[in-house]
Amino acid sequence: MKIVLVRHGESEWNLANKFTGWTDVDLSEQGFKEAEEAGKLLKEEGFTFDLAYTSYLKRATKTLNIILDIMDLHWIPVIKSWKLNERHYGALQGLNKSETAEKEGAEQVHIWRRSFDTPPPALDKADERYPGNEEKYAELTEEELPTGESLKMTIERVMPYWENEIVPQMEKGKKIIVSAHGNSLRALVKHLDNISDEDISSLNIPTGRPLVYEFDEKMNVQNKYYLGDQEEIEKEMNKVKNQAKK
Ligand SMILES: O=C(O)[C@@H](CO)OP(=O)(O)O
Repeated sequence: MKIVLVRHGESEWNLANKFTGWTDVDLSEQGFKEAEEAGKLLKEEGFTFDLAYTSYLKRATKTLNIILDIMDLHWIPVIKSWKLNERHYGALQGLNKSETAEKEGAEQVHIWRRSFDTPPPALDKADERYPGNEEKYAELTEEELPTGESLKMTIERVMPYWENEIVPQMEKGKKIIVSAHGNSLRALVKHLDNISDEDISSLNIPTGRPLVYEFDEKMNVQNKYYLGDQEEIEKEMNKVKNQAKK
């Protein structure tokens, strides 16, 4: 069994270096290209899919659409869930990462970005950015509507979705691609690679790079690899890591 995970291509706010979370920003020009490259690479490497999952955020859905377009797989069912959304970045959403590090200190920003269980400063429910104001989250209960999530809180919504929705489809033999986000994928990778709460802080996922996991029939990971130029991928991971630096 195999699955392909992909973080969306570069977004306009990745480019502007802003905390994004549930803000529904588009792909940048570079992001559209990265999605195309991902599609071409998957096609060249002989991958095919019969089921896809993505979030409610257009940077992930568009990345998926571009990949499926290039692979001529428009026909496959695409299941969207808010549970695959990016981690909600609370009151940090919209702030520039390096400016915030100058103001609040690099250490504080590192804690907000990469600690396991420290949530960002919460968004006030009266704030216009509160997801309860958006039509697309009308189905969520007040308890489910986030005002700011730590990685731990993100794991608490991503992992049940993985276990109850995605794994049973893989076990039925479906060939699946998941197009999601830096931190919702970190939640998943933490589980798949059995990474400790401490070590997960140094894991960064590059944009638009297909990440393949192979499993045995008991869902134990047998193999894991990124498609593409490994040196470039390493550089891109470091770039994500250093986003809060000047
Ligand atoms: O801003 C965000 O939502 C995420 C992903 O782009 O950023 P970070 O890598 O800082 O967690």
